[in-house]
Amino acid sequence: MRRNFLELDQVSIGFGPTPTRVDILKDVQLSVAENEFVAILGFSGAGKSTLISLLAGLEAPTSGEVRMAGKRVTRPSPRRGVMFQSYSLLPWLTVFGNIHLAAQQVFPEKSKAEVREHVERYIEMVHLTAARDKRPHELSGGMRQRVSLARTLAMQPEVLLLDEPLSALDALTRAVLQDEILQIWEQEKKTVVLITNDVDEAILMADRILPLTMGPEASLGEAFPVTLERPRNRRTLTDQPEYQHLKAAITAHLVGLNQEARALRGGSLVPMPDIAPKEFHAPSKITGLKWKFSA
Ligand SMILES: Nc1ncnc2c1ncn2[C@@H]1O[C@H](COP(=O)(O)OP(=O)(O)OP(=O)(O)O)[C@@H](O)[C@H]1O
Repeated sequence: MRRNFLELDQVSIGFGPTPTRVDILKDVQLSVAENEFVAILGFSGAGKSTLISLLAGLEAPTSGEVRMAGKRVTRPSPRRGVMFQSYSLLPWLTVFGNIHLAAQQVFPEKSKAEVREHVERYIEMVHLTAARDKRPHELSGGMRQRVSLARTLAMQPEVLLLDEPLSALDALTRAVLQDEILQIWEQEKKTVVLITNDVDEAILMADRILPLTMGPEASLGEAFPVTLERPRNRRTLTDQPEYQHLKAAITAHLVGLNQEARALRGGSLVPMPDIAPKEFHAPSKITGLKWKFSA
């Protein structure tokens, strides 16, 4: 197991022209081990998707370096599979077609029969064999997300970057997909970075939880290791004292981050001048659809 498999080294990123640019992420330090499952928890707008885009090579840092297996990441690669909240499937292609298109591009050396077999294997893995020939509009949200997962997995990436892939799903479908992702992670031994805003999801799935501080200039805070035995049973997990302590500690930490950010914002508030509005004359008459004002 390589300890520094995926790394962010003093990474900052900001958008817009230099004079007005504000760093969304500042001096972010992250080191993910090979086969590790890391969850990043953060508030909306903190910069979670930006962080995933940096790891994927879709965005370049303003300063610092992104590395995978010691090599600088400068562009996207099929070695890092990304799955976003929106499934972005091609609507004119079937389940098979969507996954096939991705697999074909990554494995041009495979024969037609080999690619087909490869695609069928991933369709089966996400339990979509019965829906193989359906188009995205004929599928439920959970099924579409499964296609998206199968498409990402079919490219056989070493790293899975999951940007809140389950947050738009109902609780039941979400639970089923969480279990499927965990099963696949155990079977295929991938390195996973999961972005989530759900503390329970993070504890259920991750080896380590890293909260992202509130933006701008967000960075990764204190890590919370999750040593709960695997496979974790969602029904009995909440009864375990370790789960309860962890959840309380993470929640308190997040509340603290929120209060800190509010206090910082409060300090920079501009005092409003003490002025009263001018006397306002309400319209006296209405003619047709037009207001008629008295002089
Ligand atoms: N390409 C871009 N150009 C300008 N600003 C951007 C760009 N990408 C992100 N931002 C800004 O960076 C900040 C963080 O965005 P990001 O999407 O990473 O947050 P997030 O934590 O994923 O939010 P959410 O949970 O709501 O999806 C936001 O203020 C956003 O407007």
